[in-house]
Amino acid sequence: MLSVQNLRAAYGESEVLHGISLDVKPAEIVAIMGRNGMGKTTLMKTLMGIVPEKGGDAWIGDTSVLGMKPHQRVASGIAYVPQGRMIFSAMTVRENIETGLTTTGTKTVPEDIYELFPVLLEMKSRRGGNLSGGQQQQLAIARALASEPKVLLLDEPTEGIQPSIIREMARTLRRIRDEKRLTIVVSEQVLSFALDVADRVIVIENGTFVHDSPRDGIDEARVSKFLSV
Ligand SMILES: Nc1ncnc2c1ncn2[C@@H]1O[C@H](COP(=O)(O)OP(=O)(O)OP(=O)(O)O)[C@@H](O)[C@H]1O
Repeated sequence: MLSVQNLRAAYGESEVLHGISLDVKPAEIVAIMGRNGMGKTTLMKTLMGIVPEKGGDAWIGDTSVLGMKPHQRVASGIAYVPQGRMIFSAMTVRENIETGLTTTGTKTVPEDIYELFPVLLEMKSRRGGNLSGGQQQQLAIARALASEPKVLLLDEPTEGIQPSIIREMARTLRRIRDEKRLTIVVSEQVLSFALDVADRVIVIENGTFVHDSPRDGIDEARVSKFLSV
């Protein structure tokens, strides 16, 4: 469903992604793990067209998104929950979710989004800025789902979130995958969350994938070592 071939990206003269290749199947969840500054956010931003690709290609199903603007990529079926959530603080919960509807042509928030996140239904009329960190993360995911994506990218969704809420988030993401057959790529530094949520774990170091393992049978010690060095 998501196919990335030899993707490269740079900030000015400094290349940060050195030829990333990745295939993620429909309804598969992949966690991309790596320490700060290894290139996780740059990979997501490049897939969304926020950072221009310097080489390579990326496909959503049969569509190459190469050279597309971010909104065209969203229309092609890829959605993004950025690091730090980036919800609109002054807008209500409902209005925040509605900003995700622009590519679908519908005006009202689909019921199933509130079924996944009942707390957002309760808080529909509250301002986004008044929600807790965990609730804001749910809101950011709900907004991304409103564009009816085939592929969902989440950049460090556990950052600044309490452990009990992190476990619930893993359950919710797996439920979304099961119900919507969504392909999910999540960048992470927390190994326990990655092991809870993902079918496959990949480690990125200095803009290159250095380890790729199915969740079952993963060498946890080896992955931890990559994250702690
Ligand atoms: N706007 C930018 N301009 C120049 N260099 C940047 C920019 N954004 C990131 N970088 C550099 O690119 C490299 C990869 O950064 P990136 O943010 O993708 O890492 P990350 O793995 O997501 O880290 P974090 O966990 O801190 O978000 C780092 O060396 C970083 O300093």
